[in-house]
Amino acid sequence: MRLFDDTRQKISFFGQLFNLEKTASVIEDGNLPYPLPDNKGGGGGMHIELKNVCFTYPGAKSPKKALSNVTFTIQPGALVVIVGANGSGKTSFLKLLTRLYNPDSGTILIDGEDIRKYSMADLRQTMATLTQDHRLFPLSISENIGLGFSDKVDDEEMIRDAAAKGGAVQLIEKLDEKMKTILEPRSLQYGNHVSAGDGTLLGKELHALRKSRDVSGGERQRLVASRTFMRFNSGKIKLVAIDEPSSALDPEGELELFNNFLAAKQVNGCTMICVTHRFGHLTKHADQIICLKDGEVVEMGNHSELVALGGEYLKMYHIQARAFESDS
Ligand SMILES: Nc1ncnc2c1ncn2[C@@H]1O[C@H](COP(=O)(O)OP(=O)(O)OP(=O)(O)O)[C@@H](O)[C@H]1O
Repeated sequence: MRLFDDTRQKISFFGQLFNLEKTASVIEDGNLPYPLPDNKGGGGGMHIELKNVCFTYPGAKSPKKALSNVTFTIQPGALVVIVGANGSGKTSFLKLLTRLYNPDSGTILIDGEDIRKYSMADLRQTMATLTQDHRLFPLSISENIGLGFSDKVDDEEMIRDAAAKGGAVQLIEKLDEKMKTILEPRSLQYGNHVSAGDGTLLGKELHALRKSRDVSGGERQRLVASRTFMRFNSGKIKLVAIDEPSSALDPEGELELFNNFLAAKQVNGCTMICVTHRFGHLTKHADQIICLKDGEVVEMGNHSELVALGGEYLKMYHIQARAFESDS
């Protein structure tokens, strides 16, 4: 038995798996198309409004809310940086926005409509996300990047451009088979999906996997970032959401990555939300900084406004700016 007859089938299989990771089964889908035909309030970017949003994880051991009465508005095309200590609710906000969960109470409006009304597939097609989940598949490097926009998985030039923006060119050049290098499945979360039912690896898959390669944590981040850049080619992206993507990158690599995202945002006009602990270089560009503490918004404004407040943000800014300097 062959699991995959051709590359196209393989891409389709892993493409579905790639999208599956974003799907939580308990979330009810909506049927409103997104973007709305009149794109009201949207422009090139997504308009996001949270009104008194409260959220606790299903089955959470602590009664403490992950988000508590969170209210703010993000304008289309804005660059927003979310800051806050560990456990303050930054990632939880992104999980609600990508519809992995529903709020317990309160409302999230996207371009003026309740997020729950929209078709999830439509909504997610307009989002490019880069999270701490650096998932790769036992495919070639080229295919792993191409999955970001699977219609163009054969477009070498587009993939090379995405790899450049994700900072992956050097690591690819190091490999004998460059873009065609098959990634090592044993260390990949979905490696078992290329096994046949009897547990053996067959035919072409086996041959390819014998020649496969693993990559380091930082290299993995660069490849996943390249896949996110590939998504921009769909022309549908209205929101890019980045959640602490650069923990294994050196400061130079991190700065380059953010600059490339900023450049893509500028061309595309999308809204950009960044969650990061190392935000010194980002906040000067930010239209809005949202400072969370224990699930609540404690401060909001641009960098100079929050510095002038002399509160929570300023305290964190000094701490992490020092850490960032000592890294470099
Ligand atoms: N899957 C989960 N189940 C139960 N509780 C969770 C889960 N994920 C997060 N929490 C809790 O929700 C709260 C907010 O967590 P969240 O991950 O949003 O914080 P964060 O600001 O992103 O933190 P970090 O900076 O450490 O990534 C924390 O109290 C956390 O312990």
